[in-house]
Amino acid sequence: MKPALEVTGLGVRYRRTWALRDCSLSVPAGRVAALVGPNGAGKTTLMHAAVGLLRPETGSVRVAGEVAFVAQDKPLYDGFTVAEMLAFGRRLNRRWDDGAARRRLAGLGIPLDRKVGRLSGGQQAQVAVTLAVAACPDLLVLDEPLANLDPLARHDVMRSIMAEVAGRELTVLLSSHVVSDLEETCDWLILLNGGRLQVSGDIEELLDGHHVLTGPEQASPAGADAVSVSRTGRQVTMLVRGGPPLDPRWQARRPGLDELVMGYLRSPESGALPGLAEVRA
Ligand SMILES: Nc1ncnc2c1ncn2[C@@H]1O[C@H](COP(=O)(O)OP(=O)(O)OP(=O)(O)O)[C@@H](O)[C@H]1O
Repeated sequence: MKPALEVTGLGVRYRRTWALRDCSLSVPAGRVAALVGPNGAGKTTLMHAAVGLLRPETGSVRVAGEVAFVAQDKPLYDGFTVAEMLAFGRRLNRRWDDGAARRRLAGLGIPLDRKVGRLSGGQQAQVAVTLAVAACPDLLVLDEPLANLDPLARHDVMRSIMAEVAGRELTVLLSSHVVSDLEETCDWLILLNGGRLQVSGDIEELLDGHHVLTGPEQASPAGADAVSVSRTGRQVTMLVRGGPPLDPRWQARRPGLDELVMGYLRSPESGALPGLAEVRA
């Protein structure tokens, strides 16, 4: 199956500063991909390149089908009612499912006659997602859709995105700083750090392919492929690629998504990047 998003050798720079360098990744169709990384890592830049908002300096980006984008600062007009925003979207988009958008808003209890500026942050995020989904995209790109939302609203927005993915063939790329928000929903991880791609792959495979080892301070697990090491008192905790060591002094367990992400962020020179040919649908 053709990937929904294919990025090859992507490099983007703003004047003299490279925001992204040599970035190659591929997201299979139907996946919900989490794009994570510290401030300034290049997440927004990658998204802008994916939706064609900027021209790369090197490499290329290919999207299979139509793409819809919700920018970080939610492109809504405060003085418009929700119904007027729908009318605006209908006029701007070739493919537009007005019925689905109205049903979605009704299901969320968002009144059509309410001015957007009078909606809560969570409702505004839901309207922005509804407008993007109504355009019937093949790839939905969301730049920090959960920013400034309380935990309940974050959960509701993620659940509503999941409902869209379950309903039809849709691929989602969404950025967030809160990894715990992504664990339930996302099945693909893309980690950027300092403009470089560090991790890209299926989340279950990545978690299966790593272990967290805990052991005594002086010991060093023979043959372990360490991603990062941290010390607390007399204990050493390591994130390693591959299976657990045979040495009985080390306790091994499967990492959580947050531990995997933190392990790589702590060690920007490490990477877990399958070759593009290995990406499976
Ligand atoms: N318009 C611009 N002009 C100059 N430099 C820019 C511009 N936009 C981004 N940059 C720089 O490019 C790098 C990547 O920025 P980008 O916004 O893509 O990061 P990000 O991962 O989305 O960050 P955040 O999590 O803070 O939103 C940063 O060093 C940033 O300062």
